[in-house]
Amino acid sequence: MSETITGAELERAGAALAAESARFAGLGWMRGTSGNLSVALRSDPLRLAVTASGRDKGLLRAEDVVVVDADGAAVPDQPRPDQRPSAEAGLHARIARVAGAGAVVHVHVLAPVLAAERWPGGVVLRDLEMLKGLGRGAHDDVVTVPVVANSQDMTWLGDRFEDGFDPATPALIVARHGVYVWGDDLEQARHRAECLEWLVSFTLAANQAGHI
Ligand SMILES: CSCCC(=O)C(=O)COP(=O)(O)O
Ligand SMILES: [Zn+2]
Repeated sequence: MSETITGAELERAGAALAAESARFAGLGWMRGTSGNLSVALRSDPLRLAVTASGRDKGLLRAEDVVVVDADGAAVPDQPRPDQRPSAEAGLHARIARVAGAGAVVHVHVLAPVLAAERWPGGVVLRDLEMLKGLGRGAHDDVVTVPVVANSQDMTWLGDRFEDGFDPATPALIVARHGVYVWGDDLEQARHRAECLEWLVSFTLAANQAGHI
């Protein structure tokens, strides 16, 4: 595939990011201007299409997208040079690089952030059918979703992500902030995010009720 990213290709990626963002916003997982999404356009050198910073993610248009490099920095000659990439593009790029993800979604959904308060060393999920939605066994796997402290420094956050990275667990909770979930493409990343939210909500509620 050519190294050059065409305008049409970027518009397609932007339209897909806008559609997914609207869907997450409809779930209440991108309140205010929170959350950001990315999709890989090239692997070598890495290029991601990432949502523009500071926008209402429920109202994105196909052009509200920025191409970033392996460090999450905007590459030259953007169609919309007035737009900044997501402030968290650096972590998207690190996840894409380390996990080989084709798409990364970051949402400010409550349950994982609450769970990180309860279990700051990692949120353990076990014996639940929905684990299959993360590509894991329903009964045989004990899945620990890593928790890292929040930071505005994406390099530091990326280092903490790499420290706890398990290729079999496609999610990372950032305490007092939100969750990152990834997959081969946007649809898989969304399915995983939805399953993770269910799993964590169940685990928190069951723990509060004294069942686990
Ligand atoms: C009120 S949201 C604060 C920033 C944030 O955490 C986020 O997810 C959105 O940042 P972006 O730069 O992608 O708009
Ligand atoms: Zn965020």
